[in-house]
Amino acid sequence: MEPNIRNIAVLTSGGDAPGMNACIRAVVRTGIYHGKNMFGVMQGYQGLINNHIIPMNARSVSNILHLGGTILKTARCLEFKEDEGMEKAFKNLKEKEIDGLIVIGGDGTFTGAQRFGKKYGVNVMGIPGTIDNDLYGSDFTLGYDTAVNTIIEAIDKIRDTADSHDRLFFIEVMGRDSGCIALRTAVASGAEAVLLPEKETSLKDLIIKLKEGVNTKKSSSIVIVSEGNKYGGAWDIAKSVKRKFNHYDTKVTILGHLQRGGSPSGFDRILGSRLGFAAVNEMLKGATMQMVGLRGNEIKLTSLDVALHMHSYKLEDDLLEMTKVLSI
Ligand SMILES: Nc1ncnc2c1ncn2[C@@H]1O[C@H](COP(=O)(O)OP(=O)(O)O)[C@@H](O)[C@H]1O
Ligand SMILES: O=P(O)(O)OC[C@H]1O[C@](O)(COP(=O)(O)O)[C@@H](O)[C@@H]1O
Ligand SMILES: [Mg+2]
Repeated sequence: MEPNIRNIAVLTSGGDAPGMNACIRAVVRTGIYHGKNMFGVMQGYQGLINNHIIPMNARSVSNILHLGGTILKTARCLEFKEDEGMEKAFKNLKEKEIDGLIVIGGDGTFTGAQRFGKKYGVNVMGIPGTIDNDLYGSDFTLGYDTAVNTIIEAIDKIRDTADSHDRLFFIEVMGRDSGCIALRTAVASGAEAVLLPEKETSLKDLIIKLKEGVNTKKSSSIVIVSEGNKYGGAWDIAKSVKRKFNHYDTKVTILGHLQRGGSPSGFDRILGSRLGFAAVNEMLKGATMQMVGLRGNEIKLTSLDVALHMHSYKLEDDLLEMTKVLSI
């Protein structure tokens, strides 16, 4: 039986990701199309606790499709992890008679949504929004494609100067404990090596690879280091390599938060629109505690629980193999 949902709130939480605005727009307009009252929660779970919940209409989301960041703002809210914080959040939702909550965010956001939904029986739907691509059940998370493109553009620029000076660059990219960003950007920028949190690459192997480059007359080398790499960040790796292998002038670049900003790619605008549209439609059909995701160009549902606990299988094996072969 379809639930009688009348009032739906949407929030963005955790790290912002390009495409979140396209998604907010889709959620709000799809809800309004179905005759629902729509609300935006400011600053993720912090806004639920602080009762910063605003009514939204079709015009509240005009001209945002192309904007990076999130008009609803976002936060890392520790208070929501505590029972008292959740209780406050529930009271505020209840007072406004909000019976559906759509959260756009990553693994942390989904963990919170799952606990909240279970505890208070609120209908909850998750939309995967994080540049990290660390959720199972969606081939791509919102913002990942834009971030990968932004990083490739930055590395291309570094390659120009690396090549001109015959230098070795260690470039650190984001991804917390997920190497998806590092792997894709390594393939697309022709990096000589990539260090991932999920796979062990010994320093010895890395040095052998770089030596081969010198022997075969490579003028520059680029090593992508994922921030979650077990041997440390780009600075640590650079230091250890330099100690044992001093054939290159070595430099380090930490790309940092520029990776998260910028106008969403066409892919992320479409993905955000599709996921937002689907989340509302599925919620109105009775789905709850589910994530909407893209699998093989189809929108599919995955329970929040499964989405959270299986992401380590996402690295594409062929890409891994390719980074080694195509950089000889
Ligand atoms: N165990 C938890 N219980 C309740 N809320 C949580 C939990 N883990 C994370 N959250 C909430 O989700 C927010 C976003 O999580 P975070 O890990 O920062 O980003 P992301 O959702 O992008 O992975 C946190 O700031 C917190 O409010
Ligand atoms: O902006 P902050 O709070 O320093 O967080 C940095 C982290 O956020 C991210 O950019 C995105 O991660 P989340 O989606 O989990 O928020 C990670 O890649 C990075 O480790
Ligand atoms: Mg996360």
